[in-house]
Amino acid sequence: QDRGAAVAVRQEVDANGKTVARYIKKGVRDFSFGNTLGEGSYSTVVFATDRQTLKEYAIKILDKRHIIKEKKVKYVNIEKDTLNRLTDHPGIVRLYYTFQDERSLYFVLDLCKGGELLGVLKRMTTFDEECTRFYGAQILDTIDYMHKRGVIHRDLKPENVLLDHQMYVKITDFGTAKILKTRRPEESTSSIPPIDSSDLPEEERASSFVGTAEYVSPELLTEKNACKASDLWAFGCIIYQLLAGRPPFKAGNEYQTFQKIVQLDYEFPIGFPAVARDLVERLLVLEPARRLQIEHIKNHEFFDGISWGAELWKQKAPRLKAYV
Ligand SMILES: C[C@@H](Nc1nc2c(c3cc(-c4cn[nH]c4)ccc13)C(=O)N=C/C2=C\CC1CC1)C(C)(C)C
Repeated sequence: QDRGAAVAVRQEVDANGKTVARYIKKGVRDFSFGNTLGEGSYSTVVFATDRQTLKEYAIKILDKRHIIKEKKVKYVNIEKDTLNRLTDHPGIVRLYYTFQDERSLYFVLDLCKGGELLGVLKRMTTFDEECTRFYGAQILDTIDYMHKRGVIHRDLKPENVLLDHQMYVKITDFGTAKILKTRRPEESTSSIPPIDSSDLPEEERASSFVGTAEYVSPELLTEKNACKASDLWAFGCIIYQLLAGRPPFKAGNEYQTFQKIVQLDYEFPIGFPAVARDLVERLLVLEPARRLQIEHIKNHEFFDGISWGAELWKQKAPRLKAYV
């Protein structure tokens, strides 16, 4: 029986008249399922409505046999642990409950009616600077939150950036995330700047190959190690792609794409905005420790006008316009 958090409590009177709390777990029968929203490699995400509250959710359904056969149990647990750890930020897809039946595992999550950022970008071909600035800022604010909680995403890409009903960013797909070991307690005071994992000893850095070819960082290809700066490499690729309409490193096959990455072989299309170009050039740096860190990115001229923090998640999302 899945020991996921009990989600409701009902007062009941037991045999000898004592009032007891009865913990109720949600199950498949509590939801009515609708269309498939997306297909992952080991999962299907389906629209669902809670029969009691009529609230709408996305439910990720994983076939247990398939996961065991494909040895993906580790990834399922990493995703659940990561989502349970990243619970109070608007830019992270929220996990409400988990339950299972004999065949499947179910993750009940935020419904993101805007779908995948990649789909929106394809329909627009490109984003203009204002849209790139807004979506870049929400993505960066969310990466900052993840990193401060010791989580590296490791597979950031436009497909994993979803949009909710307000067209706000919701980052998802944490199956390949890495949870860094928590720091020794005496170093947890805020006076000491957060350790960037790139200056941690080898064994404290993430160490297993993941990622999608076009967004994989050079250090993952050469040393098999991802660090927080790897997410900022992917961030640089996303900023480039929003304005250019294509990722900076793309070749005929994965191997050729990897070659372009380790050789830093990419160029900017004519007309690519100069300030954005400066930012991308400071992110797509082969040496992780020399890549811009989050505080510097926030202060970069490209993000002039962005008020970081709560305001960023209150203002209206800009109307989507293409960069012409
Ligand atoms: C990237 C992902 N695609 C999607 N994942 C999620 C969606 C989602 C929604 C639409 C959509 C909504 N309206 N129209 C399209 C299209 C694709 C979606 C959602 O609403 N809530 C949570 C999701 C995922 C959370 C889970 C990973 C923890 C893949 C392709 C892997 C299934």
